[in-house]
Amino acid sequence: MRIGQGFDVHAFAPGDHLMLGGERIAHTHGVAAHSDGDVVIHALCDALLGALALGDIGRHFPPSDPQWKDADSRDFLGAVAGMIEARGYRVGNADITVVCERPKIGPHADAMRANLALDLNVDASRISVKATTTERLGLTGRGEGIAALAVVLLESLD
Ligand SMILES: Nc1ccn([C@@H]2O[C@H](COP(=O)(O)O)[C@@H](O)[C@H]2O)c(=O)n1
Ligand SMILES: C[C@@]1(CO)OP(=O)(O)OP(=O)(O)OC[C@H]1O
Repeated sequence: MRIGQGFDVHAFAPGDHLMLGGERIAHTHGVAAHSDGDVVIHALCDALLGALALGDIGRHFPPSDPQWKDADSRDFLGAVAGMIEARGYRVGNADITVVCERPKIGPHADAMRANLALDLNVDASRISVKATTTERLGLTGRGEGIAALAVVLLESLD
């Protein structure tokens, strides 16, 4: 078994929606990002890559590379899923926490779980998406941006 953790933050920017866990969620702002700015998937990819000691998302999909401009973050997750399988592992479980005052994540959590499970080729029961505010404190509390944390366990296929 191997464990990994990931964390990502994106600043809010002018826009009308967020991509979170592959879901398009209408919002008062978008985020500043090179890709679609999906903090849920970015934190999850970093946790998965960390579990395999393969570096981080920026190493595999550099923000300096125009190929990833406005990229669908689910493409990153699919590529990482391939790395996991190629090394003889599968996702045992993943637990993700989204940190923001708004939007409310609860109504979208199951749809995100379904997207992530599909991309990782596991049952949705292995994927958890939950959320917290920071009680109006700090960068997320002031509504300056959105953050996500992920912890994963990989199981050997042997
Ligand atoms: N963006 C968010 C933040 C929170 N939730 C849900 O509300 C519960 C209470 O949040 P606190 O930060 O006040 O503890 C939390 O446990 C989540 O269920 C949410 O859906 N979206
Ligand atoms: C996702 C990538 C893709 O270039 O860029 P961003 O969308 O800016 O996201 P971030 O988490 O800041 O950096 C990781 C990059 O790999």
